[in-house]
Amino acid sequence: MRVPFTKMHGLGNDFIVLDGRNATLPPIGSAVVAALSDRHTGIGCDQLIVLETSTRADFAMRIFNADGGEVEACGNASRAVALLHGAEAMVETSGGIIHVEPVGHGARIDMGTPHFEWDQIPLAYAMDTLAMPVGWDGLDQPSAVNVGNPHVIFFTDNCDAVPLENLGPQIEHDALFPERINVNVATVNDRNSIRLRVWERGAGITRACGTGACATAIAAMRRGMVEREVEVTLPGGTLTIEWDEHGHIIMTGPATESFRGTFDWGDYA
Ligand SMILES: N[C@H](CCC[C@H](N)C(=O)O)C(=O)O
Repeated sequence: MRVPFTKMHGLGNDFIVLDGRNATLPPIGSAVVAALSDRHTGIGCDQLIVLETSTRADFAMRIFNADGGEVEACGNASRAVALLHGAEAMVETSGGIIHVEPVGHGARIDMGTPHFEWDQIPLAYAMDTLAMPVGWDGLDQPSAVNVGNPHVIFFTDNCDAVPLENLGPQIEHDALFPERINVNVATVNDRNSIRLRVWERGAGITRACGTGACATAIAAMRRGMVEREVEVTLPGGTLTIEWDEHGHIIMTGPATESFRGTFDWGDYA
């Protein structure tokens, strides 16, 4: 079965997008996610994105990490899907309904409101999530925020010096995080700008993480470190994050269509 796809990225965080709104796709099993995301034998991507019809919004977006796990939110893919859809829309995800709006060579996404309670992250037990009483190898007192998906955020003087390839998986799989966690290491440059690197749950280090930028900006705002609109610069580029007067997170940034093609679904079903 030949299936069309669109290869896209948001600041280098890349996706394969399958559009199941007008065509019936076979079930999305971990085998097809692994095959497509493999950069040596497949097309390669950090996440597989599947668009489907919805009875609650204009359409639905399903998000699969490269490890095959289906997750609740993907900021960079939300902008890519907004660009692909080509018009303002409400989009249903398993983390909630978001508002997407194509803007210039990218999009503006209303990611909804963040959550901070320990059991909303979720954590395995109760604790303050603004400055958590935990640490790993010199990184301590992180914040935790759920922006549809779970994030832990460490603030450090030089995020580029953190051995994220070692610490990331340790923290992602720590028993404190029953649904695992996206790991953010951030340096606040000034009240208007943050530098950020991310080890993503189920995908590893990516060039950018939209929900990570949202979670990190909100954590820095809660700590009084930055203004309520801030630029977050990741290895792949910069996003603007605002925590607006309604308590919603507004993310604005670029999105890119790389190429289109078809692949043989074959025996992955
Ligand atoms: N790894 C994330 C999903 C993708 C998020 C990221 N690519 C973004 O742009 O927000 C998770 O497991 O929650």
